[in-house]
Amino acid sequence: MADKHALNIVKMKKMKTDGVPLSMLTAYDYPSALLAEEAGIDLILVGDSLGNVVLGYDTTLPVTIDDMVYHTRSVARGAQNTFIVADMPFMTYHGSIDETLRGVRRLMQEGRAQAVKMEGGLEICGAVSAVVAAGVPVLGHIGLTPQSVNMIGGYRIQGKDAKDAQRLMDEAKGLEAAGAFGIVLELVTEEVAEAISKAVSIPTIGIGAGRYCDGQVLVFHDLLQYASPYREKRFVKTYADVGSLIREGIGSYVQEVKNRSFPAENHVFNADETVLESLYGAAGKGAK
Ligand SMILES: Nc1nc(=O)c2c([nH]1)NC[C@@H]1CN(c3ccc(C(=O)N[C@@H](CCC(=O)O)C(=O)O)cc3)CN21
Ligand SMILES: CC(C)C(=O)C(=O)O
Ligand SMILES: [Mg+2]
Repeated sequence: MADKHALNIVKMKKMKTDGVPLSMLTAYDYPSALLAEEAGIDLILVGDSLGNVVLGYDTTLPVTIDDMVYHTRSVARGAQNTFIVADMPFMTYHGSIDETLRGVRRLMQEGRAQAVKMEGGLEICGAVSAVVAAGVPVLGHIGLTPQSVNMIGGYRIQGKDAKDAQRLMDEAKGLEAAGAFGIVLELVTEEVAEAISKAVSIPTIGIGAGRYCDGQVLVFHDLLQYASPYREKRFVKTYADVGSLIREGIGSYVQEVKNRSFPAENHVFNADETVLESLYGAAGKGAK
């Protein structure tokens, strides 16, 4: 298949140079991946946000490497021609390099991802280098890093004061030096995200990070109003109201079952006369 994984990390860097934005969307299963690919998305992220939008947890912390492998594998079956990045989940890349590489191997080999994403700055640059050295592209992720919510003390905008902005800039440069192929900037002021995007040669992909990133990423359930807890947030734009469509569709089904208008004549399968005779006798159903 000549078209397989048409996008790669070399082309992504060229897209940045050429000023062509990268479109990224999360997906968690076969149908979401299939629809994202059919719609022409550049990259799919199997985000640990699946903890929030698919599994119903309050944070991304309970998501395990097994969860990520299972969902990444489903996504890979739905989007066979799209570049797939899988999130390394909470606490799977902070111990030994061996443990980190074991998780990465599972996401690549069992999950069939083409790259992994890791949250953090200078403290994870060693892990990033080791994964890159193993031949696996790494997407960095700085700014709001939801796996550290208990350290940050909430989901707040990052880079608001000069010191914090400089820290983000240093982290971005550190990740570039460690070999990351791109960096997600989450919930960062537009001005700081713009400065970082200009300062590094690898693409930045923003979520709530303004207009000047090299690409944008959003959560599937957020932009489609698909029962997402975050759909009303400032950084999200609603492109379709799938939740209402599903709710109304199911509501109509319930109603029609209750008032016996479903199934109708055109939905049923009928038996031959001989079957009726054997069930009810020669006189047929009427004689019952
Ligand atoms: N469905 C979903 N979408 C996401 O974007 C997402 C997840 N889940 N789970 C993991 C993280 C958590 N995220 C969040 C969660 C809350 C805010 C939030 O409340 N933001 C405030 C801004 C706060 C401030 O001004 O400092 C907002 O009103 O947008 C933002 C991002 C982003 N990620
Ligand atoms: C919000 C994006 C960047 C993410 O990490 C996720 O969906 O898990
Ligand atoms: Mg994530």
